Amino acid sequence: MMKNAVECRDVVVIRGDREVLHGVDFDLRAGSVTGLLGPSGCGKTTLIRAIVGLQAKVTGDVQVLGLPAGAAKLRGRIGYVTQEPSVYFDLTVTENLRFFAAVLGVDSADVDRVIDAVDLRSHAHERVDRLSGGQQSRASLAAALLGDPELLVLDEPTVGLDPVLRRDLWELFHRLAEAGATLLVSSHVMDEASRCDRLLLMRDGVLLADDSPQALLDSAGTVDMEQAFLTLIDRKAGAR
Ligand SMILES: Nc1ncnc2c1ncn2[C@@H]1O[C@H](COP(=O)(O)OP(=O)(O)OP(=O)(O)O)[C@@H](O)[C@H]1O
Repeated sequence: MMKNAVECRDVVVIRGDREVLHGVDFDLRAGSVTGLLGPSGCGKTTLIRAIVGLQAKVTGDVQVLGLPAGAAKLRGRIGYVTQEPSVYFDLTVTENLRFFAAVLGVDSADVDRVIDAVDLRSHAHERVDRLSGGQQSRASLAAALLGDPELLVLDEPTVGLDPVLRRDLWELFHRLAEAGATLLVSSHVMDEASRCDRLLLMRDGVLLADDSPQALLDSAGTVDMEQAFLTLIDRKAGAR
């Protein structure tokens, strides 16, 4: 197995007429769950789009599973869940997943596995437009799990979910990582940070930190991730 699933070197992205990522460097270790945290607008989605190969005007180097980001051979090896539901609203959960399985060339038996993985068994035959927001985002996640992708990139997957579902989803993320997948999970909720193996803290298009949750707390001298983030910001400002 390769050591790093993703390697980013000096990644710069221009959106509109502004530079929104200013030279980002990091690796994602294969088989780990990494949190990408930072305030709204700091560039999380832009970085995610660069990794999955959807972002224009990217310079620097983004290697994914040993290939340049966006390479045709990466299709089917990456699962990407956006903040918007990516399933058809006029189909049931099962119909959606059968359709995506056929498109991906995945055995339809996998549909049952992913429905159970996201805990949608009792809604499997309901139309997506009749589901709650949290159920719709879990249906999108189920579609991304089809075929067991090696890299899963999830943009705010726990927004709008109750604490029990959030806990269950984080347990699922770790089970997937133990089975060998690499996960990058963005969030602006700092209390989700402690659930990650590793954290990337971002602000204004720059990575402030790339470390384990405990190492970040230790270096900031606090037990509260929100406070650790603020301490890091103050230190950077002081270092300027
Ligand atoms: N289509 C676009 N054209 C120009 N600028 C954009 C576009 N989309 C986003 N931006 C800008 O790029 C910057 C980074 O946005 P991005 O969506 O990556 O942030 P984010 O951290 O994912 O935010 P959120 O947590 O709110 O989703 C923001 O300043 C935003 O205004």
